[in-house]
Amino acid sequence: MSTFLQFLEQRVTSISLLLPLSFTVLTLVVIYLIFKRSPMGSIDVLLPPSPPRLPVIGNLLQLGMHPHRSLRSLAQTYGPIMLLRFGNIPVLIVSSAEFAREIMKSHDLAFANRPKSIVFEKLLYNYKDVSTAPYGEYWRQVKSLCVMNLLSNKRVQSYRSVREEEVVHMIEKINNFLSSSSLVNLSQIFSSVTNDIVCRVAMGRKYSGKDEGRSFKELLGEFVELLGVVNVGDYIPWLKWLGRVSGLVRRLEKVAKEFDSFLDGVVEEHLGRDGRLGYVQSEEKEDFVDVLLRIQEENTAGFPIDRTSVKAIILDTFAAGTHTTFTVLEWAMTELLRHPEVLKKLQKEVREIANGNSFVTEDDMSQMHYLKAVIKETLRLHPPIPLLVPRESTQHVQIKGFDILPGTQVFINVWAIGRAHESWDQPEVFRPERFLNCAVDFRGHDFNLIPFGSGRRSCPGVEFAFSVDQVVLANIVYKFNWASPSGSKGEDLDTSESTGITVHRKFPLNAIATPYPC
Ligand code: HEM
Repeated sequence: MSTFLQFLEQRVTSISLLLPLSFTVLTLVVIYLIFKRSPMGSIDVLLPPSPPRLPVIGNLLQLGMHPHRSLRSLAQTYGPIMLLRFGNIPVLIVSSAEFAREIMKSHDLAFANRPKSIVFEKLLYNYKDVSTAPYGEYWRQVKSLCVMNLLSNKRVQSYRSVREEEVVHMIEKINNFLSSSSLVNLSQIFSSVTNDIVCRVAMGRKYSGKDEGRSFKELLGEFVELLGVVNVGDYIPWLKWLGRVSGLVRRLEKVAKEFDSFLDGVVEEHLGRDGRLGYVQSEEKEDFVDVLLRIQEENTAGFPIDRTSVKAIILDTFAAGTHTTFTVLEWAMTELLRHPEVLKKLQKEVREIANGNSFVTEDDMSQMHYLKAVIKETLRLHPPIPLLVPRESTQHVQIKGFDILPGTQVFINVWAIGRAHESWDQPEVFRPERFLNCAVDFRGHDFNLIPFGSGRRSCPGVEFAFSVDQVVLANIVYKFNWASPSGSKGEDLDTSESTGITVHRKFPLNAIATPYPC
């Protein structure tokens, strides 16, 4: 009996020891679960829905080769606001006009920063350009310099003769091709004309030859390709070393150095022998480098602008301005070849208005409503930067009940927004008519169509790009009739997309041209 009592006593003692232990473990588990769900440590935090993710890399593998497409598919399951993880970084994916407005209008200030990346750091003078500069005083000053002095409507107008001269040159080039073959590589034509216009406007002359080592075009090509590289080390800090081992950092440093010495040469060319502006010309004739050097010399920027800032701003016009503008032309002609009835209607408008002149002038274009509709429709279906340039939150923000924590990267899927059934009738169909007698515009106020972004960080180059795209497209359809390469029907034309931050055609666009007598 006593043995039994002793046994019972022992059990009770061990149970009485176990109970508080179990309770403590249970409490810790509950606290862990709560904290796991809420990185802020508060039970009130409600994060947007998230797809399942892998340890360490998170959702990175779900991006695939064409992230705008994969992310739209994910959004169809998880909704228009999703929280993903790229490695350690929380990433918000926005896929509706309604949530885009929340980010870029209602809470624009909280999302006005840009994330850091080794690619931007190395290629863009340690974030001294406009597009990647962190939100703050320096960014405010260089952005306003761009908006007021380089890309204002007045300044864009002042480059009209450059655009028109280069368009005439483009037509001559096509006519020269046609003497040996009727097949024209339109991708090459568009890339050259936009590049030449940007070079003349930004640096005063074209850099198409091999006079400065390897050609500027080759250098620019590698630069743009590197801008689109996703570096795993930006998302998983302990894998930063991969950037060095893979040779990426070495390549970035090499291209940055080459571009830097090229831009130094450009600046020197603009300076006189005593280091001051060598020649005075009227403000209307100034290129971007002239403007920046004049502002630097007169000290009128309101902040000291050094040579690195001048070079970084010039570099931005190439990083942000050339491929984007050229991409619109490539996709517009792709869609026109796929839809010959739209091409015919556009030609009818352009030919009636230009009325036998040797080329379409910018004065003619004010009446070309169908031309504008074609460009809008192209920007809706093929926004050149489908996920916009990433932003980063600096504050804790609540959006329609969801908590977005500081340090969250944000991608706005404008490609998905442009194809949303909620906003567009038959969204997958290329139909410029939808924009006739319709006030929807792409300048950042209609969130159904935001290929240039919106808010503080929106694109300052809209008018510049639109003026180039309009005059090039109007003239190319005015001066020539176009057909898909022999044997292929328009609708069969390949539309594969490239990879990278700017999405252009994967393969060059070739088409058959016949001169139109005008
Ligand atoms: C069709 C042509 C173009 C498209 C589709 C385009 C698109 C964009 C987009 C989506 C952004 C980011 C917007 C945001 O974060 O909300 C941007 C920013 C920017 N773009 Fe453009 N762009 C084009 C042409 C140009 C041109 C021609 C220039 C200059 C010559 C330019 C200069 C810039 C700059 C400097 C920024 C950075 C603004 C900032 O961060 O504050 N872009 N662009």
